Amino acid sequence: MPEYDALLLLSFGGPEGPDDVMPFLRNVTRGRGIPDERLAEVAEHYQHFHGVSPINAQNRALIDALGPALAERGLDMPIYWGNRNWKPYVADAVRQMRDDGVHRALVFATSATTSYSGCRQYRDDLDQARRVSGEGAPVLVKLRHYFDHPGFVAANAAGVRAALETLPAEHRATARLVFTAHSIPESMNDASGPEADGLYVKQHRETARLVTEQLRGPGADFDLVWQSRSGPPQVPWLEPDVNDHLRALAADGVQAVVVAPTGFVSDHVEVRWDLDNEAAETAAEVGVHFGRAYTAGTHPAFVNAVVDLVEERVRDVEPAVLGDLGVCGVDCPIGCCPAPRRRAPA
Ligand SMILES: CC1=C(CCC(=O)O)c2cc3nc(cc4[nH]c(cc5[nH]c(cc1n2)c(C)c5CCC(=O)O)c(CCC(=O)O)c4C)C(CCC(=O)O)=C3C
Ligand SMILES: [Fe+2]
Repeated sequence: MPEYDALLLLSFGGPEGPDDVMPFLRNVTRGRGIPDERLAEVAEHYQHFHGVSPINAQNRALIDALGPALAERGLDMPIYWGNRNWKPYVADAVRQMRDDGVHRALVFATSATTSYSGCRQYRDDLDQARRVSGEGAPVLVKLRHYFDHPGFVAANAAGVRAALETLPAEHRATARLVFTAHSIPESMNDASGPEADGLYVKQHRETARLVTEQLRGPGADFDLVWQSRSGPPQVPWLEPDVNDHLRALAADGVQAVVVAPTGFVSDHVEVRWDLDNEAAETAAEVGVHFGRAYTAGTHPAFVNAVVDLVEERVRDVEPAVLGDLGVCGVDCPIGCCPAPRRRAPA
């Protein structure tokens, strides 16, 4: 087994103050053809948090929890942190690792499933960071996806259980379980996975099924819907949107829902704004009781899951997976989960 001398937490990044918001959004959307109106709308979401995305505090908390959890299993190693879209940038982290004499590092990315955004783009970020760091940059080995890791599933199941408790008692056993993940262009989903067969949707459905099974037994009903769509309206993205779905459920007579954003790893802006405000408001409008499940965050089962992922690579340990889809993200073929076609720069 090769030795690893550090762990890099690789994440999306988010602004840390009002002046960071627009430059951050420009970083995220460079060359993507996201309409200006959409950017202005999203900037406004961030201003509700005084321009500070909760994602950075979430990542710091995860790092703080991971240190002792790794040490407890004899896997202590320094933990670095780098983001795609905001400081601390991954390139700066990798340069620091090189300067500190790190030779081989494992990389934990805050994306449970595969897709261009959740896998290939992170791999490209790592390659680019190594390139700009130059001579002596560490070898970087990305850990697999964890949508089907028992600890990720358990942490999300705990979140749904807690959300059910917030509903009036008579609705807890029957509340509809509605799982959400980030909408992506249909073409990006179609191209996702080693077989380019829509693995993004399949993995999210699998997490939702596994969480539902833990709460209500095998075969129990659940819905999987999408949120936080961007991009020009003429490009098809995954549907239905969570808000449309809540309206449809109300029309069908559903009285209570738990919305569980199992497509995200922590309670960041897309969860706290798009669900706790927008979706909650939609539910109120149509008279449906609404509970929102917390994400995996720093739940001990999830922290331990990350340690398991590290252990899989450091020691010869069989990967822990639930369900039918198996391990994803260890031997990604070159060209797996390709970038969408870019618009020509204006
Ligand atoms: C699959 C996926 C994940 C989950 C997996 C992963 O984590 O990767 C994710 C996470 C996140 N997305 C985030 C924020 C944004 N995503 C945007 C835009 C986009 N997301 C996309 C996909 C995903 N996004 C796509 C296809 C676009 C279109 C442009 C493009 O092709 O890139 C935009 C631009 C404006 C807009 O919303 O239109 C913003 C601001 C934040 C940070 C929240 C915070 O700050 O707290 C997080 C964790
Ligand atoms: Fe996003």
